[in-house]
Amino acid sequence: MLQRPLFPQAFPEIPFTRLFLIYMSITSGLWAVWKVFIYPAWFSPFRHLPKPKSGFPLINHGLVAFQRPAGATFLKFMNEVPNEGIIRVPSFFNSDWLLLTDPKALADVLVHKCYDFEKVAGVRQILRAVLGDGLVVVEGDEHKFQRKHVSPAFSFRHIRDLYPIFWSKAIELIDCVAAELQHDSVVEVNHWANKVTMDIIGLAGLGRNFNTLHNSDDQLIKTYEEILEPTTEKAMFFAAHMFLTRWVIAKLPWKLNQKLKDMTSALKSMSQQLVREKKELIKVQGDEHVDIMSVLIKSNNFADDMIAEQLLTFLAAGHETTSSAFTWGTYLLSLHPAAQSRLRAEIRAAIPSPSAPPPDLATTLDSLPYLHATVSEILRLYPTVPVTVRVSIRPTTILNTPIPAQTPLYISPWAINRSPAFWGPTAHLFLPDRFLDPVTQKPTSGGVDSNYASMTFLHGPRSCIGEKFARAELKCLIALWVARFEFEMADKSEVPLPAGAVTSKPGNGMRLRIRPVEGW
Ligand code: HEM
Repeated sequence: MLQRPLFPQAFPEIPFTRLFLIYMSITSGLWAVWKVFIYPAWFSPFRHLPKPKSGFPLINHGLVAFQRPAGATFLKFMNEVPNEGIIRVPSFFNSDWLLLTDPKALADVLVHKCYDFEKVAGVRQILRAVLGDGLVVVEGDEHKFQRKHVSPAFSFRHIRDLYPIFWSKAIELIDCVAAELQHDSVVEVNHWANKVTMDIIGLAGLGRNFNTLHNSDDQLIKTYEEILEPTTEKAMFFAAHMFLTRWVIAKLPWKLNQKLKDMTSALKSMSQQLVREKKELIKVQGDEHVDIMSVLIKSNNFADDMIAEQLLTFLAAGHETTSSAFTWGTYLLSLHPAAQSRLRAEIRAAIPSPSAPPPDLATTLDSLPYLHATVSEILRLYPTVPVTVRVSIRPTTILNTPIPAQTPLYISPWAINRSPAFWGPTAHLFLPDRFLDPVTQKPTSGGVDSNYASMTFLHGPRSCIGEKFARAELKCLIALWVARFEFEMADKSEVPLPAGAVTSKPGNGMRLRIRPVEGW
């Protein structure tokens, strides 16, 4: 019936279906011409902003976020495109993305108007499917509530109590590596870094010794690792969340749907069990538990389910980030033997025996200027989250530029941390001394004019809540590693390349030739 001509006089030969298709093709064609050519050139509110030279036609700079090292192209744009805080980065089909380059622009997005921007919905969907509604995932008022009540557990008052845990796990690490050195002087460090940071987040975050350094058979860790184990199918599954809603994906006949559902619900019930057990222990043994979970339980601000979701969040956010930072730290120090020797001397002088650290370990380690400077310089040069993305959720402004809703933005800690505009001509060099006052040798924030020149942990209400935890953990790991070992790259011609989907880790691991230094 539909094949009958609709307007026999006007279009005697054209049936309705064809007419409809012609109409759809013309309107979508016109819409595409408007969207891809006319709007960006003559109507976009960003048309006056500076932009890099055009990329490939239609693709433009759309692939920039997938290039490795992530953030390197943004640094190139910052260096080459004169700008006043915002660079327009045309993406697929000439859609507008913005790159923030200036402290005031960053402050607008991260601090003053933080809740006008959110993480990309697709990324949140993936994270929610695995971690639940923890701090990394939630937005708006729910985020304000969680952040307010989780923050006290990460205050320095509590982190101080965790130093002995970090220290004891770092000792276990060097003992394990020393045992491996009996057979081979070359060690792949990232493998060990993953294990020790997993053990640390287990003990200091969740109050549970996963014992991964000694080949754990902890079911929670096994399930967690199984979910995150990279396979092509999983990469496709997670990528699908960028284009389709979770609801649609859940309806697809994809076996991984059920498998992941089983694994994530097993993970959740294990962490709920962990919370129940911990609650019982606190009842029986009293108040001396110092791990983050115990502090959250004792605060009485969260239901058990919510604490369980935060635990998975801490596990995901606090494990690979610190592991990669430590691995890059060993790389930078392997290229700078003089820095190793200076650090070793500082640590050995302050802590004569690793197995008998001073009672106030936090104060001792935090008073070591060169350790502070080295850790800060490692975190500056290798921010383990090199790029992050935000989307405006309502019309707003950045540096008085009107920003319509749904405008995507790049924030690149890698580019900002290495920008000569902030750090001068030595921005790309490993120079811990930049974090020390040249006269007093007291720790500084790097001799830069703005806090926003260091973006490793971002700033504002959505900054890394675990920054103090991570810095303290790194201090313990770096201190023990350097004081105990002398090391260099196993293959001196190798330049390890940052890889990884969200965090930046060495793509082929980090093989170091290591020699124990006696007398400590
Ligand atoms: C060197 C180590 C670390 C680095 C470089 C790092 C970096 C970051 C960055 C850049 C963000 C913001 C991501 C975004 O919004 O796009 C973030 C958020 C977060 N980090 Fe870290 N992180 C580290 C270690 C840790 C640790 C050890 C923990 C917990 C024990 C942790 C817990 C979190 C949480 C819960 C958030 C979400 C905060 C919120 O949205 O309110 N991180 N981290």
